[in-house]
Amino acid sequence: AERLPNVTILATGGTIAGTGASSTTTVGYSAAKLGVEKLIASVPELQKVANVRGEQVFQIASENMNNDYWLKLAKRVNTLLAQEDVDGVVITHGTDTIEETGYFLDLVVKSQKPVVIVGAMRPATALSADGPLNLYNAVLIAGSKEAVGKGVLVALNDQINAARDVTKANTSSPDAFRTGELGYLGYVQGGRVVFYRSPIRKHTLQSEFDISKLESLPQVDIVYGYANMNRIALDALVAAGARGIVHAGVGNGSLANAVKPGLIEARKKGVLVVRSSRVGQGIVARNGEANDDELDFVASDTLSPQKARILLMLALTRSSDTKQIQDWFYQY
Ligand SMILES: NC(=O)C[C@H](N)C(=O)O
Repeated sequence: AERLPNVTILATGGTIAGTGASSTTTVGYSAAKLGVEKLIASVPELQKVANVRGEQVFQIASENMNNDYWLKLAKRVNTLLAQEDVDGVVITHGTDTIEETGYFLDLVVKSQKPVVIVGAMRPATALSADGPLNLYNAVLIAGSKEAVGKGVLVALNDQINAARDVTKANTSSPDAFRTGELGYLGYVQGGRVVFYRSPIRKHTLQSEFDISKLESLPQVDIVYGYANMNRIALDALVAAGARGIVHAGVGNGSLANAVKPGLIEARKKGVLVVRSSRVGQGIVARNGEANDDELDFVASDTLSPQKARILLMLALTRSSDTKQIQDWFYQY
């Protein structure tokens, strides 16, 4: 018989580890309460499909995710995946920022082995809690040959998504995650892990970003576009020392006349400016709504503002050249 895969579950908190006052509490519960051993014990079926080990890396609601937690988590994932006795890693995580942690890891994990991030929309104490089956499916994916080399995966509700492209698209439904027009990579159904496509943007082993020697990441912030927008927040962020600004513009990354001079001034001070869009689908075109060549700005391609922020932080650890950084936005 084939041996069971060795899967390490790294727990970080979130609603999957949340508890509520009663079985009908699906809002107003407390996230990040149950430890990793409790999560594993709640799904005895795991023992039949993998040799699972658990580690509590930290215990937070994922709205509190930050760069320091990311560096700690990524280093731990890389250490584990370098071990011969680890076949894959599952990370339990809050859903609010699961897509950001996923993309960060997609850019800095140095292994082909599966990394699957999983969460839940309902706390562990709720009727029809989605965490246990989501965790079971995540362990199946992490132990599968099919998931090798696919980059970091975000898996909930039987759907498998590429970390680069997925976004939370519903505040509370268990069917909360969407990759939009680019589509899911696959499904888990009845214990079968099935893929239909593979991400082709650079990730994990092909990535040139390396956090192994980093203790911090450069400050990059986001300004959000809307009618009647002003430059107050932008100026405050630049004054506070931002090295990069992601502009989450309306439409195809358009810049309001009230804001554009602020971005130009920021760039002249050395701040890297990335034009992204609040729309959520489609490419932000270079030299479209703004002349990026002239302004020395970068266009975000299809990355959402929160994902563009991550790539820009990592890019700034290696370069401050706009052309190089634009190239990376086309490659990752
Ligand atoms: N469903 C969840 O996990 C939401 C929670 N606020 C978190 O991200 O930790």
